[in-house]
Amino acid sequence: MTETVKISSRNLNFYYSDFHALQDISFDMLQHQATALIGPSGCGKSTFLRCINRMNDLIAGTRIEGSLTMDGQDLNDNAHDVVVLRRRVGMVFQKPNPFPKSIYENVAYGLRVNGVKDREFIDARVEESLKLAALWDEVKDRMDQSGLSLSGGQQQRLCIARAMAVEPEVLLMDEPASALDPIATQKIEELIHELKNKFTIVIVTHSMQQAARVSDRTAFFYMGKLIEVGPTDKLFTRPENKQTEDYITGRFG
Ligand SMILES: Nc1ncnc2c1ncn2[C@@H]1O[C@H](COP(=O)(O)OP(=O)(O)OP(=O)(O)O)[C@@H](O)[C@H]1O
Repeated sequence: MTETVKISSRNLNFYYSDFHALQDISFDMLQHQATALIGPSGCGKSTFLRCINRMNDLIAGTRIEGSLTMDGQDLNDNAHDVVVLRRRVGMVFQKPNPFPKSIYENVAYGLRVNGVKDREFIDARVEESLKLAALWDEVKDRMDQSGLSLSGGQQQRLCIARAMAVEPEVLLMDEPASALDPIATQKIEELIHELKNKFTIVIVTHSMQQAARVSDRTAFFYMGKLIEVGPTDKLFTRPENKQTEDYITGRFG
C-alpha cells in the first residue's frame, strides 16, 4: 500500500484563552486510512479534530500555533477560504443532527448551498450518497419523509450521506456511534471500512474496541499531549509507552 500523507500536524499548540489544550502535537494522518484518536475524557481529542476543519475559529479567545497542513497547504493560512475547507473536510457529530427537512433535502442541502441547481445531478448525487452511507434501501421509497422520522442509527447514516454529498476528501467523525445501539454501531463501523476507499477518515472514539476495529492507525492523547501514535494493531498489542499501556489495559481513564 502506498502511503500518502493527507493531513500533517507539526508542533501544533492550541489555547482556550490561557488554557493550553493541545501541546506540541506532531503526527501524520494518511490518505485513505482511518486514524483513531483515543484517550481519557478532556485529553484534547475533539479539540484536535476541530482544528482540522477550523471549527474552533468559532470559539472566542482561542489561539493556534504551529502547523497543520492538508496536501501540504497550511490550513490556518488566512488566505485559506474556510467555506472551501469545510467542503473538503466533512464532519459527523456525536449526536445525529439531521435538519428538520425531508430525507432528500437533508442530503441535497450541501449541493444547494453550493449553488447547484441541476435537478438530475442532485437526484443522482443524493442516491449515490445514500448508497455510500448504506441507507438507500431503507429510505428510497420515502424520500419525502422528514429526516427526523428515522431511527437514531438511520439518522446518523443520513448525516454521513449529507456530509458525503459534496464529495469531501476528509471525513471527521466525533464519536459517531456513541449515541447508538450495538446494531446501529456495527453498521457505522462497517461503513467506515467502505468509506476509507474514497475518503480519509479521522475518528474520535471513547471505545478502544471500536478504535481497534475500524482504524489503521491510532493516536493516544493524554492531558493535551500526543503520547504515542502508530499502526493500530501495534499500539494495542505492543505499545512503546508505559502511559499507553496503562490506558489500554484499563489501569486509568
Ligand atoms: N470551548 C471551550 N472553552 C474552554 N475550554 C474548553 C472548551 N472546549 C474544551 N475545553 C477544554 O479543553 C480540554 C480538551 O477538551 P476536548 O473536548 O478536546 O477533550 P476530549 O478528549 O475530546 O474529551 P471528551 O472525550 O470528554 O469529549 C478539556 O480540558 C476541556 O475542558
